[in-house]
Amino acid sequence: MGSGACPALLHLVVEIYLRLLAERNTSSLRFLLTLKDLNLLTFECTVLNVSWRRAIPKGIPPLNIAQKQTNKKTPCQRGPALLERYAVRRLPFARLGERDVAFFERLLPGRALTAQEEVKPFNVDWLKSVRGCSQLVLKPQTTAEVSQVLRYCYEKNLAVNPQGGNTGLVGGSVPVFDEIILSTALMNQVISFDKVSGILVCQAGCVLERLNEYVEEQGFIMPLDLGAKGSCHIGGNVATNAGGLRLLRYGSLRGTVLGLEVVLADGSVLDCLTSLRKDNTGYDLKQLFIGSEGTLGVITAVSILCPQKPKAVNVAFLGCQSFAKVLETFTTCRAMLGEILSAYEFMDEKCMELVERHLKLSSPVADSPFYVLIETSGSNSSHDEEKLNNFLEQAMASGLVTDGTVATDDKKIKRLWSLRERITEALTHEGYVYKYDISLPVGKLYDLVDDMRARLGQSAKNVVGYGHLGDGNLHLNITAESYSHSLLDAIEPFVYEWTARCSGSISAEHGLGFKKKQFIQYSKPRGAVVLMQQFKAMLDPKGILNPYKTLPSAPEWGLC
Ligand SMILES: O=C(O)CC[C@@H](O)C(=O)O
Ligand SMILES: [Zn+2]
Repeated sequence: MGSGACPALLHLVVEIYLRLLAERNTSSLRFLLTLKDLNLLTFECTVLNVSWRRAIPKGIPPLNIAQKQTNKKTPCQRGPALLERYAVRRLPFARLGERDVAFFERLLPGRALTAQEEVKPFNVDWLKSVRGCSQLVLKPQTTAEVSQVLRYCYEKNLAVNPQGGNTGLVGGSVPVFDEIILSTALMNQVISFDKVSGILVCQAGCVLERLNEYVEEQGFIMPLDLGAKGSCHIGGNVATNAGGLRLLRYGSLRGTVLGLEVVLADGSVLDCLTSLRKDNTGYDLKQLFIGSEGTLGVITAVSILCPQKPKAVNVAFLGCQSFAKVLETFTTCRAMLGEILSAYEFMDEKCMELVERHLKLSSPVADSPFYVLIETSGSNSSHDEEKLNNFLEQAMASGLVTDGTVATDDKKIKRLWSLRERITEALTHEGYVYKYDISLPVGKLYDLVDDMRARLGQSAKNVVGYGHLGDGNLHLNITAESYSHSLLDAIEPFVYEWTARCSGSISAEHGLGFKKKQFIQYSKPRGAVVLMQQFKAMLDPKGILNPYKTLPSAPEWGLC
């Protein structure tokens, strides 16, 4: 053992011992197991049910000591830090037993995964920032199978983590403890497509990009598009009410989803899978499930309205000298492009620097403090090009824009879009990323980035701002070499207080998941949260569906 490792190991031993003592739940067997394999730390500690915040004495480093010792970045080092931060305890669900596994193996032959290597990727989120310790992944193919799984889990009080493409950014799609993972990966069939109305009905596990290709062949497109389209599932998109890059033009899923089929916690099937544009018969129940992040039911099928594939698409990529100019360019382009405007995205110079450095993409325009991506979608290319050119002439002449390029062919359009779409990916190369997805009055969008940058100074590596300016949605991302409590303390609750002062939303499109649920009060009044708790209690009385997510768990929130 190298000389540097001894104090680190000692700290680890002391820390775990103190935690176990604090819990009065000492098990020497578990203790030894934990020490044997540092990578299993998350698993062991979460199973032990430790209330970390209470147990960690000041001055003793948290579990990222494992990182220091192995000098290797593993996802598990971040799990305990989050559990500590949110003081989450395992709820008294049943633990998975051999009989349960045998039941699921009979129900889903070859589709009940228990081998550690097979289960592992389902336990970790895409960002590798949270990790659960589920021992079972179920892959049903039909609604009837989902229903049987949930009926059994409900009866046996087994917690369930519904999972789509696992591309979420708030820790909502992976288990926190040992919840059974219910994956929609094999529910990937198109049920019907009506070429006259453009209404698509499909199973929840269809991958967004595959669906887009499917409807494109028939002259339509999906009403939403996002960077994760190659992996995300439509059911997951609906469950999180994903926004994405086309929202400015086609609106949110709350408008384009026409019907849903949902399996409730007790296994009963709620068939609201209608394909009607208009239906005012009673309450619109599907809205409850859109954006509920799998906490109220498991979405098994979706009916969705697809717009016509535009005949002409253009993309302009422009450089602006200030954020004020980005805003003025937006006002001008809205006025001049009107109905053909389909996206207005922005990014700052730091984002460009990172996509250039890490992804080897090159900027098509001269260095600028801000960049804007404008997309037009219409039915007449010469009409659209004329409008776009008039707008660009005016924007250049009035100094709103200092440099720019326009693309009309598919290949170049994709290249320009990837500069914006792949920022998330570029940021992951920088170390640990603190992510904030904020809705604000559009004029104030970048003030938060400036204020945060000034506040954090040298303690952060990068503070960047980009996002869906046309929707008033900022993605504020902060990076550091590794996760640190003190940096998080400098960011939160400052970022939420700042947002609340402007009557913004602390989650514009990513949901609350595990990481943001404790902050819901910054965007919703107490009465609204209590009503949400009541809906949850009514639809899922045992709380087995995606526990520890979306709704705050502290007792002061009443029902929980
Ligand atoms: O990584 C993020 O913070 C944003 C991801 C996504 O919503 C985007 O718009 O690119
Ligand atoms: Zn986004």
